[in-house]
Amino acid sequence: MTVAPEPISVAVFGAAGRMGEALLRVIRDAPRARLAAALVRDGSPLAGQPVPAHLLAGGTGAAYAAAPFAPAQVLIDFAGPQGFDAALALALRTGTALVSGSTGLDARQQAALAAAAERIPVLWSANFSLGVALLLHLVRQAAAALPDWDCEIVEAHHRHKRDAPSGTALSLGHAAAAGRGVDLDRVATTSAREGERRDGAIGFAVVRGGDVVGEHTVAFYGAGERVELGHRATDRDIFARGAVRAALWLARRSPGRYALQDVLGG
Ligand SMILES: NC(=O)C1=CN([C@@H]2O[C@H](COP(=O)(O)OP(=O)(O)OC[C@H]3O[C@@H](n4cnc5c(N)ncnc54)[C@H](OP(=O)(O)O)[C@@H]3O)[C@@H](O)[C@H]2O)C=CC1
Ligand SMILES: O=C(O)C1=N[C@H](C(=O)O)C[C@H](O)C1
Repeated sequence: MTVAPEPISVAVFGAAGRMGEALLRVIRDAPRARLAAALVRDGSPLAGQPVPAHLLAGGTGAAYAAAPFAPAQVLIDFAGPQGFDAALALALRTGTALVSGSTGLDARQQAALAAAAERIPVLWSANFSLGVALLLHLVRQAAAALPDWDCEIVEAHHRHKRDAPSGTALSLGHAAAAGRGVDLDRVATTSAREGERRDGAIGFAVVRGGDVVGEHTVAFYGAGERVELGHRATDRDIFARGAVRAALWLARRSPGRYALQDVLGG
């Protein structure tokens, strides 16, 4: 007789947000995962309120909670840059593996994430969809194959998004720069540029409106022709599914810094 393994306990940080809700839905439907805590900010009026029953597996109940939280094997953070410091501190204090999809992190926060990897398993990605994981490879290849073509990255998101350009657009920019063997910080430019386009520049343009889930286009402009590579997300659950898959994988790892590619390839 084979015994099914115990589900992995997962806590969600930023549980009442757009992504938080998608994560609870995905955890509800994942046989290998069990919700350990639905965490909201300290002082949130939601703390202590029941999580809506439709976001929970049948027969289970849970209330939103502020940290400290019941032990979990992995913490998933989608609280954005405003909540990221608290999520990281909580993971470190409790020795919990951390998956983070928070974008718009500043240099200090990125350095803190890197340092945390010496003590806990850490996996951050600007985009947890399978499609964008593939797009990153394609963009790197195209940028290498078309070194003299003008590369422009255009992203569109819903009107509530705070950071710009999106984390995904920046990751795509890094992929294009890596394909050309250059440092993105030296060649990045925005649509607000003045004067003629610089040779070798990688441009970013941003659109915000309505309820767009997430769209990214990377265009390479040559003389008389253009190559466009892109991705359109129409459902936030794709990000949540990728993050939960990464969490189940990360829960069993040693301390260190991991990437979504490690999960998909391993
Ligand atoms: N990597 C990926 O695949 C994806 C990444 N994202 C990123 O995820 C982040 C969140 O996006 P989204 O869900 O749309 O944003 P929301 O604003 O809907 O959700 C963020 C949630 O985090 C909570 N929060 C903020 N600060 C804290 C804190 N200190 N402690 C606990 N909770 C806190 C907010 O609570 P309150 O309302 O009380 O402030 C809110 O409920 C963004 O950075 C976004 O770019 C989004 C989609 C996919
Ligand atoms: O804020 C969002 O919604 C999204 N943010 C991520 C980003 O900044 O790239 C990923 C996705 O595009 C949705």
